[in-house]
Amino acid sequence: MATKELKTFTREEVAQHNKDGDLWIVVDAKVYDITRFKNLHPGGASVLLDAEVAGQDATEVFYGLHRHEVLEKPQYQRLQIGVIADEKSVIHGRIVGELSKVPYAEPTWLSTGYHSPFYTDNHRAFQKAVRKFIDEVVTPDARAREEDGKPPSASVIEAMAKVNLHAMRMGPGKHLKGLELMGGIVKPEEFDYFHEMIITQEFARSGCRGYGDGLMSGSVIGLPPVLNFGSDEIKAKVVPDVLSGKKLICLAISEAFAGSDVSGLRTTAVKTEDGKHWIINGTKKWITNGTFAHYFTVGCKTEDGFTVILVERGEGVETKSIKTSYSPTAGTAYITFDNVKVPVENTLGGEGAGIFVMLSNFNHERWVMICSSARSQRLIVEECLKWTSQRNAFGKPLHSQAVIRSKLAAMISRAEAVQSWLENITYQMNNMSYKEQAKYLAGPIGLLKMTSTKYAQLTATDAVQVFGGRGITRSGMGQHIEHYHRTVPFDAILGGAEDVLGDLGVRQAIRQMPKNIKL
Ligand code: HEM
Repeated sequence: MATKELKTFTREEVAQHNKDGDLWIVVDAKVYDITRFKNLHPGGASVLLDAEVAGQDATEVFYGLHRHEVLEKPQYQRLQIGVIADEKSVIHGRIVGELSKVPYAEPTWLSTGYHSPFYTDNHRAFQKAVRKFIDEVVTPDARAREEDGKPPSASVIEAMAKVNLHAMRMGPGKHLKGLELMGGIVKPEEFDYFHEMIITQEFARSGCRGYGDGLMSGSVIGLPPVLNFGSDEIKAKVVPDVLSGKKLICLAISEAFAGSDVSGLRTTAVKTEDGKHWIINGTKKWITNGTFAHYFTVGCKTEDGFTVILVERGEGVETKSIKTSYSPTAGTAYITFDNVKVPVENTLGGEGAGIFVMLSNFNHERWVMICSSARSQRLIVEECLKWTSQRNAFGKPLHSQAVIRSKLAAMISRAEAVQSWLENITYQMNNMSYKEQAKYLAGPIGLLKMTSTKYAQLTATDAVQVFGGRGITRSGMGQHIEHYHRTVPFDAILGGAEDVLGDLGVRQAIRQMPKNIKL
């Protein structure tokens, strides 16, 4: 409201404006003239002419029906004509870059009064910078693109490249050498898995699931095989362009015919007679970022078994959008490869070594998914705590009902349990070699991913019950709940179905059972 001079009124003055042609209300010590807006009000005019609303303080009834951000929209901000004398507005929504003061809305390491053995001052400074960046640059675009279904804006991808966020999302490693990370807050050699977790969790806090995937998550899973198994020439060609956001890559493994069962895949790669090229034929399905990717890391059936090959978009490659339960902004694709000719130098990890190439990134990929799942469910806890405090039912705040508190207890406990286990595993990752991680962490990561996504779905269901009809409504108070409930199954199938991951954890434990210990 900086441009408009605000007048000061008494409550008695406001009360005079209580009729059809002259209608004011007070919300949080701010005076709104809604005379003309009344007829445009999405909730109708009659509710505004109610004797308890017209000319009155409507703060409580307003917050029982609207999110705070309604009043922050320019078209509604304009309705404010003044403030109540000697009173101050106290209510605010999310403040850009700030930590939330709602209990359990932040992990304990970011909550006032708590301590953590895992995070340093550098992690804290880094988190602050990442949150500010995401609140200012990413979230507004995320909300808009989630609605219109277009890919994330080029300006966001460029802004991320400037602070090297694309590179950091690949995790710690040699690819960070010489880069200025987040304006120099963290040195490349000091960047660890907690820094990476911070990035993933801050992105998840935007609450836009499809956009989150659209924002180059294909690269997070599609680039590591190139980074780790590509020839120097391939790396020089592909990696800088992807890390600078100029080109996009995606991982193309699953098919309509088979997903986890790699032996059932039907896309074939056959060598030309001179042995210089692969000819690839087949289809891929549910490929995140596929509709706009420039490169595809493709799992193929070859003479020697399963081989991963880098394919550049070109002749014979067609992608089309698949309508899923989340926004097309993710670029989820059905891909057809028809006689696509690719140089054999594009083979990643050698012929027949595809399984090893894929397995090599599974732990990291699943761990990223857990980071995101843990943070997304915490956002739902925050939404539910706010809603049950500001919504009255039976004359009292919703949280006065024991059944509601019981649901909150379960949601909070799940979010806290998952984050604590995740931090433990992350600490192990920071202190283990790649080989040790593969040996000790595949099982626990599988078990935690299963737990996190099971919990997430329970929390989504509970949240819908707490929000009632609003939990299934795309706009208004329950918009994040509706979105979460609709999109949460994605988390449960990415990186392996829940039961497969749980089973992996148990099989690994059984393999390590000592033979000489009995009951
Ligand atoms: C400056 C004041 C107000 C503005 C700008 C405003 C704006 C809106 C908007 C944008 C919606 C659509 C839903 C949403 O996005 O949340 C809405 C819905 C609604 N509003 Fe208001 N409103 C105002 C005041 C009030 C007041 C004082 C009442 C009191 C009864 C009220 C009652 C409703 C109702 C009943 C709905 C429908 C809610 C639903 O479908 O869940 N509004 N309002």
